[in-house]
Amino acid sequence: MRIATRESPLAMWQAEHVAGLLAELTERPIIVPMVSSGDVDMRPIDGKRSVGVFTKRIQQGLIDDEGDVAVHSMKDLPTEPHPDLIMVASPDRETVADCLVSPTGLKLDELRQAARVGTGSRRRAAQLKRLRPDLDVQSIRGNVQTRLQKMRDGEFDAIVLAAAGIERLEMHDLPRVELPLEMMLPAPGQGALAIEVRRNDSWASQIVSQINQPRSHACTLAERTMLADLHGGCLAPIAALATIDRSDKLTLKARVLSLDGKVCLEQSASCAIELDSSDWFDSAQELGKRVSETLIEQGARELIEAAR
Ligand SMILES: NCc1[nH]cc(CCC(=O)O)c1CC(=O)O
Repeated sequence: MRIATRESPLAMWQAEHVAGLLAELTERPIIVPMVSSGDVDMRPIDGKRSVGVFTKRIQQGLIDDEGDVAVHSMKDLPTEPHPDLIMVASPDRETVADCLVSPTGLKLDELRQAARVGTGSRRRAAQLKRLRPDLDVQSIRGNVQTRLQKMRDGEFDAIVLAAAGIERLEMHDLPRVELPLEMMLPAPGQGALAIEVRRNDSWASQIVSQINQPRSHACTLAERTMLADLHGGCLAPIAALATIDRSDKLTLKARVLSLDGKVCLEQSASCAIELDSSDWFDSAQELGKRVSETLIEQGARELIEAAR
């Protein structure tokens, strides 16, 4: 079984992690690294050009039969499914939070007045501005290593990175503080993986679906259904996090912001979820829909449109 992945260190870690999970189920999975446009294009993100920058090349690799399994970071995968591929698994989810990374590990309120903070994400930029309107938030691109180098070179006082990436890359010494979820709600799918196979490949589908974790899948499905209903894509300032508590209650919390962070719509809703019956899929989707509908009533579409 050939696992197609980007060749950045984070993507390679993720592919190796999935290879480890699959090794119990199939003979010797092998990893096929590919270069994606998201790794080489350093222009700031914008509308259409940026949709699927990290995932398209890998998906094409499956279509062209260069690999059988595509491993993506869930948050990089567009909500619009590829017609010839199917997402069959979302294994265990890592830490969902974002981290503020700076040379001395400062907290957000310790950054100097008008400090320059790098992030490519409008969701992060808007939430930073909401809390610290004085900050000079600037676009930064490239993989985790490239971004860190730019900060070390003095281009930025701090950058924001997903804790999941830092942990996977085992950068334990990196000076950082976790941003509380209340301050910085993550991107839909953050910290989770999405695994696709060719729609007509029942061999791969049968094997890979065994590493699915309904808990991770249900939470990310609720988040992504909400995102898809808002037509937000991966670029709009939209944040969401779903969790399942011990009494099997699924709760989805979501935010839509203006780019400057001055407007912040927030909604949350819950439903019961039965992970060992097949109903969880519908329950998670319905919850996502419900939250998106209330956000739309509050004016989310207009906010998203204005952020384009
Ligand atoms: N957009 C790039 C990307 N895609 C997934 C991760 C980290 C892992 C994750 O969030 O699941 C990152 C880097 C980051 O946001 O810091």
